Parts: sequence; structure tokens; C-alpha cells
Amino acid sequence: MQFVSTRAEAPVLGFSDVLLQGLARDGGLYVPTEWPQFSPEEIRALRGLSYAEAAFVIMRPFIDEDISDADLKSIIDGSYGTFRHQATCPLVQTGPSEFVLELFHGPTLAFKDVAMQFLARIMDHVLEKRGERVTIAGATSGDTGGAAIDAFAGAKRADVFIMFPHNRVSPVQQRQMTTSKADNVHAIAVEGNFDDCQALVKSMFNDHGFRDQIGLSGVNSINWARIMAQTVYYFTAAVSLGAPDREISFTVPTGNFGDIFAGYAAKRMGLPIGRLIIATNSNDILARTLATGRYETRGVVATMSPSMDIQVSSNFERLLFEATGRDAAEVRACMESLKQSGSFTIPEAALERIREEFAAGRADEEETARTIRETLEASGYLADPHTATALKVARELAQPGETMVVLSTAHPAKFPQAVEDASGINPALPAWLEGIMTAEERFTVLPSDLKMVEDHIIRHSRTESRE
Ligand SMILES: Cc1ncc(COP(=O)(O)O)c(C=O)c1O
Ligand SMILES: N[C@@H](CCOP(=O)(O)O)C(=O)O
Repeated sequence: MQFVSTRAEAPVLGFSDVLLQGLARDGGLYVPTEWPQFSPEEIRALRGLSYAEAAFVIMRPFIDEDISDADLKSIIDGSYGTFRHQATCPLVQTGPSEFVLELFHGPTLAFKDVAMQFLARIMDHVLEKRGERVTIAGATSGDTGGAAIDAFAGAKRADVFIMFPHNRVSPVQQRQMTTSKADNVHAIAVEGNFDDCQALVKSMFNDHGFRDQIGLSGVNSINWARIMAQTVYYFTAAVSLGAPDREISFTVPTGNFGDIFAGYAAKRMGLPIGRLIIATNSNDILARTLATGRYETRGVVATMSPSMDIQVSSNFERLLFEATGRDAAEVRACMESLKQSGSFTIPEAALERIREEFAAGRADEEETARTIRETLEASGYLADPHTATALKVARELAQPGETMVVLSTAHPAKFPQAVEDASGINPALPAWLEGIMTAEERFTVLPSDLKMVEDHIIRHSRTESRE
């Protein structure tokens, strides 16, 4: 399988190169040249498979043959062996036709583990074969960072630098990033918000001198492998509920648009998905965009669902590419306008296509807290604030006869204060994480300044130039 950049000015690459590149050299994001297709019979055949077995079937078409079936299976088994639930990503029924898909049974209690555990293992496999090393730079609003630090801790062929917004992540999220004892992982608290962190990462990729000097790689959802691994749970959830013989809709708490884009990808691969519903918190740029056709950034506000406090939603570029009929010139124009003025207008035909596939809604702070409380009272289910955002939107937009799966992207114990304030229950951290709240922290505070962050990375990276 080959991959093209959404801006069409970077080389077309195979899977292993895309995996190591992260962002394309033209600033775009890689997508497959064509979507692999699964027939109804092939989807039906996923019934009864374990999560790992299904992951192999769904991801195999994307991955070069030079990674053998046996190696891929062993990478997948190792990845999902770290999950603390037999089903890996179980479904819980919370209403007559409402199901919560729990994606937080991995080591760091967030959905990021599903892709990150796989990414670390497959990257290590490719690097080992090639005899190469990489320096990974990642931006996080709280969960990607912890997941990456856990998955790559001690990796021999990767140094990892994670930038998080100083004082804007939950205490549990921060400590998952700052208490690792591994010397190849580094947490940087950036004086700014998540969008500043993500802009720093993208600027590093676009600084080709720096990129080549340190062998830069990325583990944010700019990396296609993250999206690919996230398509799997759309298949397993839908199949458990009767797909392909029944259409399933999904509501997804959304920030960087990676998770819901994985749902869109699953649909393009043949999974009968009804609606894909974008749920945002008060940072509702995506809900406004769907309503008005204009993507317009505003100041970001801090919420009880900090991982979604995002304005520049990087995977929206992938959707734009698809919705414009893969018109890279149109994508480049929109992205240039976003850079220059903080906004762009979606071409009319593309907007229509987006509205055919997606709906969107928002939940403010009060609505999110009320949803946590009401869900607990009605079904005994304790949701984290990100999940509650999606539950609120799913219930508001539900249509008669629709079977709705709401993605639960984090364990409530990652956000104990918000959950306790809303429900009166203080969710305990699982035993294996208890120590992090008292362990010594190690992180560096830096201003949101490209040169200063690059210098810091160069000083601490063990990766030498690829040239
Ligand atoms: C707990 C949680 N929920 C939802 C999201 C939003 O997901 P995405 O950025 O893929 O839209 C994130 C961050 O990515 C998250 O950490
Ligand atoms: N919400 C994310 C932000 C980064 O998203 P990613 O999916 O692109 O890695 C986080 O928790 O870090």
C-alpha cells in the first residue's frame, strides 16, 4: 500500500516510511492512495475473533509485506497483552439503544494506548531492521503524552520529547508524563496552550535542517499508523452489535479529529456506519464549522475535559482532502489561509459531503457535569468528562431506531476532581498507578519558542544525524 500527502508535494511512500516520517515533508498528512475494502462477508467473519485477531485482519492491508504475518501478529499480541480487560475494548450498555465503548483499559487509562502500544512496537521493529534511531517530538493536551511515554519508555532506538501545556493538564495526566524513570523520555511543560505545543511540533517537522539532523519522527495522530490502529475498534464494536447486517452510529468526543477520522476511514473501508457525530466541549470550533462552513479559530478556554481544549484540529485536513475529492491545491489554499488569518471557508461541495457523513454538537461545563450525574443515577455508569461530553451530544441528536455507540476515551480516575464535583464519587486510580501521585517529577519548563525547544531537544537527544 502506498500513501500520499494531503498537500501532494511530498514523496509517495510505503507504510514503514510513513510510520517513521510522521508529518509529510510538505507539511501535509499521509493517507492511503486507496481505501482497502472489506465486503459484508469479510466483516461478518470478524464475529467471534479476539480483538488482536480482528486487528490483524483490519490492519494487514495497510502494512508492507516486508513485515511478515508472524511478526505483525506478535506485535499486535504484545500491544493488546498490556490491556487489563479480556475484551480489550469492551462495550457497556447504558440505554435501550446506547452503548459506551470503553477504550481506556490500557496502561495509561486513555484511548491513546490502543494505538500507541502498537505504534511503539511496530516502530521498534522497523528501526531494528533498518538499524536506525529516531527522535520523537509530540504535543499533548494530556493523554497522548502519557501514552507515548509509557509505550516508548526504555526503547533503545527512540528518544521521546513530549510538550504539554504548563498548568493545563490534570494532575494525574501530568504525573504520567513526569514520573517516568526511563532516560529516553522527556517531558517539557510549554508556557502556552495545546495549540502552541502542536504548532511547535509542526514547525519542527517543517524545519528540514532540524528534522534531518535529529531524525525527527512523530506519534501524534498526524502519524497514519495512529489512525489505522484506531479504525479497529469501530469494526469490533459494530460487529458485536450486528454489523454488517445492522447500521451503527458513533458519537466521538473530539479535539484533534484523529479518533473520529478513524471512524470515517472504517466507513470508507466498508463498515456500515450510520452517522458519525462530533462532540465538542466549549471549545466548539468543529461544531461551529459544520454549522457555518467556516473554520474559524478563537481563544481556547480551559475546561474539565482538558484533552479536548483544542482549536487547530490537525486531522480535519485529512477530511478536507477527502471531501474535496482529493484536491490538494484546495487543501493547500485552506491551510495557508488558516496560517495567515486563523480561518478558512470550506468549499460548498465539500461542506455538503461532510454534512452527509457527520453531525456535531457541543456540551458546556454545566451540561457535562449534569450528564455525569444523570448517567450515574440512570444506569450506574460513571463517565469521565470527555465521555460525558459525547453522551450529552449523542442523547441530544439521537434519532429513532438508531443504535448509538459513544466512545469512552478516558477512565474517570484521570479527572477525579471534576468527576467528584459532578457526582460526589472520587474514582480511585488502579493499583498500578497509585505510586505516581507521590513519585518525584522530572520536567523542564520552556517558553513557546521554537529555537529554545529545538535547542533543548538537540542537547538531550542521543540520535545522530541521518545524513
Ligand atoms: C480523553 C480524550 N478524549 C477525546 C480526545 C479527542 O480525540 P481526538 O483528538 O482524536 O479528536 C482526546 C485527545 O485526543 C482525549 O485525550
Ligand atoms: N487530546 C490529545 C491531543 C493530541 O492528539 P493526537 O491524537 O493528535 O495525539 C492529547 O491528549 O494529547
